[in-house]
Amino acid sequence: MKNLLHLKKYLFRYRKNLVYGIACIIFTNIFAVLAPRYIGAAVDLMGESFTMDMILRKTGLYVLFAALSGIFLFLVRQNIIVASRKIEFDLKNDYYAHLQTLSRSFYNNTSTGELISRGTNDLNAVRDFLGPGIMYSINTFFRLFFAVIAMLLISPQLTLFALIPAPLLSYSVYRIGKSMQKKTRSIQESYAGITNLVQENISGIRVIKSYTRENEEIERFRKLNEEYYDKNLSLAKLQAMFFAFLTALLALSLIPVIWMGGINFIEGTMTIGDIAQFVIYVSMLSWPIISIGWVTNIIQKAASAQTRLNEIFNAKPDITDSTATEPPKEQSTSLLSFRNVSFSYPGNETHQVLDGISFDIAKGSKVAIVGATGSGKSTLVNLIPRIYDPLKGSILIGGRDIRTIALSELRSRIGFVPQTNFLFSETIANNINYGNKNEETDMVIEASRIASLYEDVMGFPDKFETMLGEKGINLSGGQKQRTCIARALAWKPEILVLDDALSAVDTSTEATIFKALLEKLPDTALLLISHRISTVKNCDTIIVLKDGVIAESGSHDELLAKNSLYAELYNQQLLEDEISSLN
Ligand SMILES: Nc1ncnc2c1ncn2[C@@H]1O[C@H](COP(=O)(O)OP(=O)(O)OP(=O)(O)O)[C@@H](O)[C@H]1O
Repeated sequence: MKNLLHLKKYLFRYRKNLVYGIACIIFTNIFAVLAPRYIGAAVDLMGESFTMDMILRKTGLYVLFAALSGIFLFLVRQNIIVASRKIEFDLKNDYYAHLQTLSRSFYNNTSTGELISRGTNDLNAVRDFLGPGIMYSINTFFRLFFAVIAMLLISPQLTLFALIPAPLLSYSVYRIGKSMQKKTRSIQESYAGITNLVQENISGIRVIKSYTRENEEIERFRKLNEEYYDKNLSLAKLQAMFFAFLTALLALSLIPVIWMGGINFIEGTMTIGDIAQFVIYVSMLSWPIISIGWVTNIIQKAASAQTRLNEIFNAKPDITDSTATEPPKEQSTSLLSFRNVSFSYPGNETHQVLDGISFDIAKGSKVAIVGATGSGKSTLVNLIPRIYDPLKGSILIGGRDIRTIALSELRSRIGFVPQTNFLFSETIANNINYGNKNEETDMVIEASRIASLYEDVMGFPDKFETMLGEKGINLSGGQKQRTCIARALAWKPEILVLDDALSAVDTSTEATIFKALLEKLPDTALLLISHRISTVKNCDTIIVLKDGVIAESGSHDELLAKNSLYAELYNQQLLEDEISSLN
C-alpha cells in the first residue's frame, strides 16, 4: 500500500480539483438524502384528504432536490474524474520520459512487452484508483453518513434491520471481485504474451518467410489467442453470475425492511410514507455498500500496479550525467585516448570483455579496429559515447575524462553508426536530419552525398521526402546502412564511429564512401570497425583486438611486416577473394 504514496505529489498537484470534488460529494449527498423525504410526505398525503396541488408541490420539491443532487454529482465527476485523467496524463509522460533516461543495461534485462504492459494496464489500474476509487470511497462515506442519520431519525430499530445484510453484501463483492481481479491479471499476462509474439513476428517477418515458418507462427499465435479467448470467456461468465447474484442480494436486503416496517405500521409507530422513504434509502445505500468491496479491490489492484510502476520509476540510469566542468586531466594532443580500460558486462563480471586497452587517436586520423568476432570491438566503441562506463581505466576526449563531460555535449561530438541499424517510419530527410533540431536541407544533401546515398534517393519518386516503412523496410540493406551513416554525418561529428556499418555495401561503394570521408571530413577522427581488409588497409592506424586485448597495432604495412595476426587475416581474405573470383 505504501507504494501508492508515490502518487501523493500528483494528488497535491491537483488538490484544487480534489477539494472541489469532495465539497461537491458532500452537497450531492445532502440533496440526495433530503429528496426522499418529499416522496414519504407525498405518500402520507395520499392517506389523508389531499389535492393534486399538494401532491405536485411535494413531488416538485423531490424533483428539485434530485436535480440539485444530480448537478453536484456532475461536478464531482468533473473534478475528481478529470483530476484522475490529468494525473494519468502526467504519469504517462513521466513514465515515458523516465524510460528515455534509462541506460542500455536496463533494456538488456527488460522486455518491450513488459514495459508496454506496465505503461498501459498498470497505469490504467492506478487511474481507476485515482478516479472512481477515490470518488466512490468518499461518496460511500458521506452517503452512509447522511442516509443513516436520516434513517435513524425515522426509526433506529428499522435502520438496524436495514443494515444487517450490508456486511454480507460488501464481503461478497470483495470476494467475487478478488476472483475477477485474478482472472483479469491472467488475461493481461496473456495479452502481454500476444503483444510480444506479434511484435517479434512482425519485426522478424523476413526471417519467418525465408525459413517458411508462417504456418508454425500462425499456429503459435492461434494457441495464445485461444488461451486469451478462454480466459476472457471465463471472466465474462463470472461477471454474468456476479450481477445476477448482486440483484438477488439487493432484493433480499429489502425483505427485513418491509417485514419490520409492516409490523411497525400495524402497531401505528410508522406511516406508509416512512416505509416508502426507508425503501428509497435502502436502495440508495445499496451501491455505496457494494462499492466498499469494489473499491477495496481497486485499491489492492492499484497498489500492486503501482509497485510494478515504481520498479521502473526507481530504476536509476547506470550512466549518470555530469554537471562538473573539471579541467582536462592531462595536457593532450590527442582527441581521443583510452587509458588502461577494462570492461565486463553487468551481470557477467567473470567474463572480462576488454582488458587494459590503451591507445590515442589524433584529430582527423582514421583508425580501424579489426579482430575475430566476439573479440570486443563493438564493446570498445560503445564505451566512447558512454553507452556503458569502463570498470577500470578512463577514456579522455581532449584530455578530459568523458565522465566529467555532460552527456549531451559528449554525444554531440560523436557520430555513431551501430552494427544493427535503426530507421524511423519517417521521410528519408527527417531520418538523416534526426539529430539536428533545425532543418538544414544542404546538410542533408551533403551528408547523403558523402554516404553515397544521394543518387539512390534521387531515383525514388519522392526523393528525400520518400516515407520509410517500419525500420526502413522499403530500403535495401546497403541503403539503410548508408542512410544511417548520412544521419551520423549530418551531426557534424568530431569523432565518427562506424561499427561494421558498411557490411551490406559492396567493396567499390565502400571505397567511394571512405574516399569521400577523407576528402570532405579531414578533421573528423574516424573509428572504423570492419571485417574488410580492402578498406581497413587505407587507415592510418589499425588496432587488432584479440580476446579483449590489443594484440598489435600500426599501419597496414607495419602490421604486414610483423607477419602476425593482421597478416594472417589479410592473407586469409586474399585467399577468399581469389577463390570467389574463380567461381
Ligand atoms: N549486452 C551484452 N551483455 C553481455 N555480454 C555481451 C553483450 N554484448 C556483447 N557481449 C559479449 O561481449 C563479447 C564481445 O562482444 P562484441 O559485440 O564487443 O564483439 P565484436 O568483436 O564486436 O563481435 P562482432 O565482430 O561479432 O560484432 C562477446 O563475448 C559477447 O558475447
